[in-house]
Amino acid sequence: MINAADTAAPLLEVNRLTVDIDVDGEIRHILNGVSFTLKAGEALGLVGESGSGKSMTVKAIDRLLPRGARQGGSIRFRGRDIATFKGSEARRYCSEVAMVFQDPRVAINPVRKIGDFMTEAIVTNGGVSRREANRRAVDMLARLRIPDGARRLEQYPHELSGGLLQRVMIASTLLTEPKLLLADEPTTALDVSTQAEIMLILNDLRRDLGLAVIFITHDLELAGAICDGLAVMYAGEIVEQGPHVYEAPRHPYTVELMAARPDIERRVKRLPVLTYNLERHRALTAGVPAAAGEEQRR
Ligand SMILES: Nc1ncnc2c1ncn2[C@@H]1O[C@H](COP(=O)(O)OP(=O)(O)OP(=O)(O)O)[C@@H](O)[C@H]1O
Repeated sequence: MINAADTAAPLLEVNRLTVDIDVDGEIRHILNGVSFTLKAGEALGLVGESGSGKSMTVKAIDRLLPRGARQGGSIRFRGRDIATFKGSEARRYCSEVAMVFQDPRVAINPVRKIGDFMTEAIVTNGGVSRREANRRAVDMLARLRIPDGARRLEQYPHELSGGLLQRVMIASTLLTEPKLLLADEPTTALDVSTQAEIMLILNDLRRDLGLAVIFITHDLELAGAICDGLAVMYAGEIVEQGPHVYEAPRHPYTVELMAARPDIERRVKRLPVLTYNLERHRALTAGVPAAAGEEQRR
């Protein structure tokens, strides 16, 4: 559990979650008793090797399990079992929990304008006028450090770079004012510098908006740097979790995972990129020019 000393009620409680899937008559145990809690505004990094069950865990939270999957245990949101949500409660839950996917180009309709895509949910389900929806979209784009939002709303996805499009996706997700963001490797498809920038922006937003976030990532450094705690998954179970996992891993699997990180030379090379982005990001936030030399490093 994260911040066990803190007594605020959890926003999300995942308790002994199991998921079994029938594959050609053979039952596969995908999740074997996953438990963790998350409070409003907290960020949890869900890490572990490929196939360990990270995506399946967030799919269960998002009520998007594959057909034929059987779920056990419970997932509680604000103290209530999400399996009991029906009708308007289910719709409310859908708008309070949002997912950001790995590759924005897979999740966006290529023939629709960015503005139509971004505002659809709040116009159709939220009863917001198109004019007001466009205003909110431009505001949200600005929060994601995308200037000239009105022009962006008129563009099509192919006119935007991958990094810009992922920021548009995040902005669009946040328009429904979710309380929990599920980010399944949101920057994997992007280059390292854009990855760091997006993660920093997301991290600032979660503080500003009091958003709880589950980051699925293979990047232990980034997760360790921005999350309140890590949960390490192996073969459908969480083998270790807490606020000090990154600095002081105890489980042999976590120790192995840490040892398998990119070699030290690569990490040291990467540090200036992170520092650079942090400086640039702070400068942008404060509305002053970025540090000298930035252009050379771009
Ligand atoms: N629809 C499905 N039917 C059967 N098995 C599945 C299905 N989807 C996923 N699995 C299996 O469930 C296990 C967990 O998959 P999951 O996608 O959650 O892993 P992951 O930790 O997110 O991996 P990655 O980092 O590669 O995304 C894997 O063994 C995967 O093969």
